[in-house]
Amino acid sequence: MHISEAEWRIEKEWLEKVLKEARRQLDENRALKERIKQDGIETQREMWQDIGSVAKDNGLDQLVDFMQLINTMKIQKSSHEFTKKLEEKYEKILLSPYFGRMDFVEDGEENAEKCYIGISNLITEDYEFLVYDWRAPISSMYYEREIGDASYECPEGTIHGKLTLKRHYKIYNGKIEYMFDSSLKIDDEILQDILGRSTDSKMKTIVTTIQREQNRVIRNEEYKNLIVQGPAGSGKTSVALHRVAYLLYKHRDTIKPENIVIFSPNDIFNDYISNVLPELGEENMFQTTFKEYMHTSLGNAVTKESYSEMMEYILDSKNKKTYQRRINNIKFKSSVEFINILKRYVSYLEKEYSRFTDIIIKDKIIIPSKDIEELFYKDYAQLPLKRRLQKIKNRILYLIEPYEKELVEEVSKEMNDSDSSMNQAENMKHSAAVVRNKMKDVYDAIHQMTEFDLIEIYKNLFEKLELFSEGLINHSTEINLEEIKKYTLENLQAGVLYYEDQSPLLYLKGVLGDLPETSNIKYVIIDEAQDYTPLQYEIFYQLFKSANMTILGDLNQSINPYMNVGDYENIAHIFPKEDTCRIDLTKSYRSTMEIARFTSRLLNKEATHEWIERSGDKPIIIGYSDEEEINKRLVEDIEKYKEKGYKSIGIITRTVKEAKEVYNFLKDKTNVHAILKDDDEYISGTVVIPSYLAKGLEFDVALIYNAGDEHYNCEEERLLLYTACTRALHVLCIYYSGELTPLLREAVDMETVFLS
Ligand SMILES: Nc1ncnc2c1ncn2[C@@H]1O[C@H](COP(=O)(O)OP(=O)(O)OP(=O)(O)O)[C@@H](O)[C@H]1O
Repeated sequence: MHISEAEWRIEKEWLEKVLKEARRQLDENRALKERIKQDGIETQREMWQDIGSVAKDNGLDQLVDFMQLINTMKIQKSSHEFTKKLEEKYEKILLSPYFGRMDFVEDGEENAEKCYIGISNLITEDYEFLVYDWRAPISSMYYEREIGDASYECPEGTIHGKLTLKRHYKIYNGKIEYMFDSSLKIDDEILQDILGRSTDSKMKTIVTTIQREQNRVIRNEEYKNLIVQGPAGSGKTSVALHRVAYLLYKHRDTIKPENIVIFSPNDIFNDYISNVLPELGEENMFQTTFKEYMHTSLGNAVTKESYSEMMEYILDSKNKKTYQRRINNIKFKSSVEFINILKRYVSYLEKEYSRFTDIIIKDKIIIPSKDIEELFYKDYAQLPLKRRLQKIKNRILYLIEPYEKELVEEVSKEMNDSDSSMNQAENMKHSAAVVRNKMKDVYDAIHQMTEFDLIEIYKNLFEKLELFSEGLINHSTEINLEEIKKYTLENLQAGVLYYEDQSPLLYLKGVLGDLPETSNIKYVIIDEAQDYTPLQYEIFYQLFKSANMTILGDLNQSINPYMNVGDYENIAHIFPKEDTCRIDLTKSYRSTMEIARFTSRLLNKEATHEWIERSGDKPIIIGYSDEEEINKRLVEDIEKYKEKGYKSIGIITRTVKEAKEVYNFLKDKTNVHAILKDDDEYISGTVVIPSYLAKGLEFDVALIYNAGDEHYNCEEERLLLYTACTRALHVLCIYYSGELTPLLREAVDMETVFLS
């Protein structure tokens, strides 16, 4: 809708007013910051003076003065931090104070209130809201409502009224670049503008163009758990991070960044998303990966296979003799049946734990085994195994203490009688050592009874696997229990801990009560949720029972064919219906229409989602006789796309091995980096990266390296290829040698440029 000159003038005047107020507050804040700094220097000076006069005789008084000074310094430090943060906020406001406006006439009022919406609130001393934070209750209408009747929820209840105007702005460096009105949703024009740009940086905020369905996820607090399913590029990660910002704003008195944890697929991704919250004026929540948590919790006693090592094995060892054995093992350990086996085993351990022996000192039974059993099965029965054993140990130590003391006295007396040259202290020390030695068998017995070795416990499960799997495994399936048992025991014996064995171990550690408390965590965000197994969800639940969970994933992007959630139904028992809301995002924003249509055909099933109407080049598929030809073409294409102005180019290979080869070829010919490990940092520009590490990331140009039938040669890898192709924003180019993988045949049509 056209905006008149008069209206432009009014808008410019308003912007001036807002900027003037922001400048005033910034100056005021700077002055305050300076004052706090000076006060801090003064406190430090006072402290040094006092230290100069430290004297023994001043006693407690001087200590009290010191403590007071230290407290004052602490307060000054945090006030200084606070003013620094405010300064950053005002500086941001001065560049772009708001991006939207809506005029709202509340029922019963005559005039509309002009509500300007920006990254943060700007409120005058007279309590006039010049700008509303995008997370304020009233701002929800900006994302949710159209012109006409509208309402929003706030602590006082539901406020009804009418929206009479919705306006969008682009303000850059304190100047309005453009503005326009739209009566409906946030206009596709702005989205087109934002999405059409080239990107060379980490993930950005989407606050100016959050869509209605996304807003519903961001602000949803009705349910304890949210499961969000959305296609590639539908904004799941963006939504997750904006939700964190929303929660930090809404519950700022009770929720701090350290009360929220996000589980990301790897450290590259963690790095990639790390700018979003700071751009929104918030500190980052605790970012981790399941692998990191698992590896820290399991300790360093055994060598653990990493996730990438397992992926490389799955993708690159098909010709090995042991391949099928290993795959069966992975499948079995990721199955729902195996969870039930583990559960049976845990209840067996709790009921049948029979290691208790009498505690005997000097041929006398001090604590009979039946008393210890009673502690275990009755007194401490409600506690998890590890805690029970710890309590029993403490109890035994307490009960044997008098006997030990008596023994020490006896020995001490004997020594006194035989050697009078020793002084009392030496005598006691020596006697204690003698008794400790005499009691070695007792301590060994206590240790035997009360310590458990997790690996031994896990081995024990496989030694008696038939016992716990009875009736749970459908024997007509391909699972050969005897084979699994043999394979697992062989590997554990050899000190090999495969990735698929680590989650079961962690699960056992957790249920047996040997994991630290995480009760300070109030919200858990699980991104790329499709790639966790049902057992890993059991572990999440164990760890964060009382926390609110937001689980975001895309079942079509399960990069590991054997280790994934399968279906959200598989975790329905963990997240019961009454506590859980499932939301489906239906629109994809990342790729051009041509790429989105191509990738949805690659899925080989009817597309259930839409994509943004943004047009670009057709996807290109180019065939060569061998990889050397592909490499040469890659060099040319990288230069070509760089010249066209694309800033991020991802050369996506199937495996790390392939990525290394391609990188070695390219590195002397063009400016290129490689991301090869899951704990690498995110690098922008031109990068070579294996498919499974590229998940979650995006590139202006995605160049898929060798989709020949010898590479992507089985149906199980369809979703991996899909995930790789969906990384493209503007250009998708697929190279292959020999024959094209059959997985792509359905995807090729008139809209694809096919060169062979
Ligand atoms: N409302 C929006 N406005 C502007 N850009 C958006 C919006 N929603 C998503 N995007 C953009 O779409 C791209 C994909 O977003 P994001 O990575 O969050 O999606 P995703 O669903 O997590 O993707 P994937 O599952 O493929 O990893 C990003 O560039 C993001 O900025």
